[in-house]
Amino acid sequence: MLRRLLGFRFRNKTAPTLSAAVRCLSSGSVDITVPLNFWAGRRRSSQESREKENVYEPATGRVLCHLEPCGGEEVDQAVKAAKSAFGPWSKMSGMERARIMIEAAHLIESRREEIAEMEVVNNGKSITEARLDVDSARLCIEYYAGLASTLAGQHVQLPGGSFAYTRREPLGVCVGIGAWNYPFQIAAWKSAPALACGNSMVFKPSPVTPVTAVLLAEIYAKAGVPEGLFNVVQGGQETGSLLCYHPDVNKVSFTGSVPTGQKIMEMASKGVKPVTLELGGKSPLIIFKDSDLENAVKGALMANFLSQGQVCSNGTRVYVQKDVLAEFVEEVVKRTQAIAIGDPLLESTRMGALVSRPHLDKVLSFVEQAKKEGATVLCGGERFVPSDPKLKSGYYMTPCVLSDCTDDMTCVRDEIFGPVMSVLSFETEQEVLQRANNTTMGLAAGVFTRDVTRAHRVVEQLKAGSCFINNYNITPVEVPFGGFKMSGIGRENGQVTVEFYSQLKTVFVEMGDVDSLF
Ligand SMILES: NC(=O)c1ccc[n+]([C@@H]2O[C@H](COP(=O)([O-])OP(=O)(O)OC[C@H]3O[C@@H](n4cnc5c(N)ncnc54)[C@H](O)[C@@H]3O)[C@@H](O)[C@H]2O)c1
Ligand SMILES: C[N+](C)(C)CCCC=O
Repeated sequence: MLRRLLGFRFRNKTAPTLSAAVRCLSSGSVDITVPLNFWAGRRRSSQESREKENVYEPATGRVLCHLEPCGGEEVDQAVKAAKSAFGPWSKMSGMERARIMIEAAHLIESRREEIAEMEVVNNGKSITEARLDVDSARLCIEYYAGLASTLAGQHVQLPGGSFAYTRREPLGVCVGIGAWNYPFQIAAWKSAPALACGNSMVFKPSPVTPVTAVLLAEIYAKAGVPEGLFNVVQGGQETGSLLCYHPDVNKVSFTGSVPTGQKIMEMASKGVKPVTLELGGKSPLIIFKDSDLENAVKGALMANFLSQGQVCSNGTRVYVQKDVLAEFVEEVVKRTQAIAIGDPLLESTRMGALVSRPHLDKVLSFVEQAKKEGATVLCGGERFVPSDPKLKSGYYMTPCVLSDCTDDMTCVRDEIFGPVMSVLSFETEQEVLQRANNTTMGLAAGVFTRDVTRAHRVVEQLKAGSCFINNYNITPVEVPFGGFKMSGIGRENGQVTVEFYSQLKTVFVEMGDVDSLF
């Protein structure tokens, strides 16, 4: 029972009780052997013999499981399952859908530790953060369950007693395509509004982190959704492309890099399908000399080092007003060096492993390039090998603070997507606003100041979709999240997201005779 529930086996082959399993689940102790696809209500093994891809455990560098990318036949089966589930689900009332979604939220809460641990094993982030990600996923489902019964149109009285009304209707089969940095959260952030609006979904996780989205599929099924309402197909760009082109797919919601987002938009355009694009960022964090420096330093850490720095909205360009630069740098380096790096399953860890060896090497190469271009490494930026032998092949690095940075440096222009903070100085508000906005990206931005009028004046002029005043990377599901410019299209979370998962039908009702011109 436990093994089925948890979806994996233990290397010592015994399946202890749940509590013991939770206790004995440690890095390097898990092999995942269950199928990772899920459609028409249950896990599915791949029917097409395709080359299996290794999926790694970032904490140890060992193979965690194997992934078989889904081909056309399997994608078609999953879309067909979603299409058949759409019928009954879309005919339910919002309250009926809400009841089932609330049950799913309860099940997530009851399996919080298990889901969080599997997220850690597959993504490498600390258990402390993984629990918060699972909470955000649950809250998102609760939030949209609450909105499900509020989806309504409007009545418009017209001359002569005639009138019109609008109906807010679902889109049909929605596709979700996820990135590897928040696997379970992204699956929830996409499926919750989709299902609340009466749609069904086929979700494709990143092939780097295929494990936890299937747990969400199991939970939705157990909560009582119609068979096939939420499906998971595994694979990479080929599987993703098959989903985008599929004639029975009505919408694509994508989270990932800008180049891939552009391809998604192009593919969806063939079927004139609406897209949501949650893309990359290179966000500014502005610290004025009148800010509470203690909070500004903590804000800079929150803006750069969550999830090993692998966060789209990170404020990685930290602009500090000249008068407080030395004090800020001294304190931020001290706190960065104190971040506990190591086994992500340990309660004391605050920085786990980056998601893959190639990604670790890419981030380290950004630090080398920064040095070549004249930046100073104040701390970190090196490969880290924990003392525990089972972690020696894991993908760890020390969090890095760069100073003496200039706006033209690669580390300041390009998204690094790792624990690398670039510190820059500025003198005036006008200067820093021009520099902060001087990017093709526009996902997020932050400002620290005690001057409330300056805070709102600056935020008004920042070209970014998610802005923070005197904090950073706080994203309650009650408010929208998404980007300006090349950082994306549409929003996730908040009431507005209903617009991206539904469509309005206008009905005109003639109460008199046709007044024909002919
Ligand atoms: N804005 C946000 O909310 C947000 C959140 C997380 C990550 N991101 C961004 O994602 C990037 C890192 O994630 P990643 O490396 O997984 O991004 P990626 O673009 O490489 O992959 C994202 C997803 O797209 C799929 N994919 C790749 N090529 C495809 C194609 N041609 N057709 C269909 N699907 C395709 C991948 O399999 C994966 O599931 C960073 O740029 C980061 O900023 C943005
Ligand atoms: C929840 N965060 C921290 C805003 C991350 C959202 C997804 C971007 O990587």
